[in-house]
Amino acid sequence: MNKKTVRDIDLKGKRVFCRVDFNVPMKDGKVTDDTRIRAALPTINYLVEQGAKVILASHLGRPKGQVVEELRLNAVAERLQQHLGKDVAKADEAFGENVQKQIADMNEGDVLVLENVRFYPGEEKNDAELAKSFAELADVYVNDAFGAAHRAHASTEGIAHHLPAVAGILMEKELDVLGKALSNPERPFTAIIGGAKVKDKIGVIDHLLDKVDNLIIGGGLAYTFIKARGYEVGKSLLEEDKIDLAKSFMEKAKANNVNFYMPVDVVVGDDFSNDANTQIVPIENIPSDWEGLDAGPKTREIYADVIKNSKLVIWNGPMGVFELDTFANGTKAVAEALAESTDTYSVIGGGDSAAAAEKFKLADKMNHISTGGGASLEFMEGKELPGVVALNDK
Ligand SMILES: Nc1ncnc2c1ncn2[C@@H]1O[C@H](COP(=O)(O)OP(=O)(O)OP(=O)(O)O)[C@@H](O)[C@H]1O
Ligand SMILES: O=C(O)[C@H](O)COP(=O)(O)O
Repeated sequence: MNKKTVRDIDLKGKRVFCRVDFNVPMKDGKVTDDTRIRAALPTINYLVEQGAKVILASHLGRPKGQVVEELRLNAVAERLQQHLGKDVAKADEAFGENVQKQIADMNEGDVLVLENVRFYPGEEKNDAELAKSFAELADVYVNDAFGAAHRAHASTEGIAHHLPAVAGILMEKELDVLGKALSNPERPFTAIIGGAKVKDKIGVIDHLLDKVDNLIIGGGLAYTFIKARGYEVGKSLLEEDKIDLAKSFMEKAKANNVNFYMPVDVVVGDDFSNDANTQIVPIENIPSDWEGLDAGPKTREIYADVIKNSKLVIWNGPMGVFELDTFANGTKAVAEALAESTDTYSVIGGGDSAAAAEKFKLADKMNHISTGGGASLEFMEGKELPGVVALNDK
């Protein structure tokens, strides 16, 4: 990585504004998945060990520039305190006089969590005044929020122009793993792209077709490809306006010598529920009033084989409606093949695929699970992430 990191800068006694991505799932005021909090611990512990005064900033949810009580960061700060095993203070605002006072009282190694930065309308507008107000709290800026690095916001981008700005340890790791995969991959290199819609994956499919040896398509978006092959898809998800694009992707795969895999059979249901009646059908015979909701057994076998013969696999998006057990087998087969294949370096591109790996209790068998959903997708599209660009070069 060509950006400076926390290891390249003196932190002793410094006030460090550290942007983290604590945008975690919550229910009834409790954190239901603390993966992102745990992922930030190496940086936070490092800052503490170096004797910094650690000021943590994050967004939570999308409060749209207003105070939303349920989106305060108190529960997050409590969970962080449990993991750190030391006191974590919490501010009720994210800048200003009161916060300044709290920071003035901090000792080296103390940790303070600021309030949700998206309570202020200037955050998402990357307002220069707000960025300055954040910068006034600190001597150094650390960005460890890979998950929010695709956003050019005041706390992810604007602030970096006012302070020495370096990457955190999680940020560095994410960029190293994903960057190496795209620039210097071990081969055979396979991308598995699933999820709901072609529309969300156009950029990533297009970019990866220039990089990979194998492209596997699954999930809801596969039906637009099946239609593009000339088959009917019944009530399955279909994006009529993306059929030509799907055709062009298949042509690009051929032109680039990329082995292109799409389902050969699917599991169809008569209802979007666990109690649905199901049938396994070849893609040539999807019945008109049924909906394709998972990959079929032949498809699973083919996909597992490709995975096991790959040295590197990037996976983004489930192969079916994995939230419903009845339609989870395709996604499970992919996760299992990745887990079993110790010779394959597995990179999970965040979001639903990460949730699926957790659901099947295979997350610890994956080599790298990105903490970024949108951010990892944009990175894999070949886009520059504003939160990274703004950091100081080495
Ligand atoms: N055949 C299908 N029919 C309908 N929905 C499907 C099908 N296959 C997968 N899905 C749904 O697609 C959703 C995931 O799609 P999405 O595009 O959001 O994936 P993702 O890229 O992993 O998400 P994220 O944006 O969180 O990274 C899941 O909720 C899943 O149930
Ligand atoms: O959950 C995420 O992907 C990041 O925290 C970014 O959140 P956002 O999509 O609300 O900007």
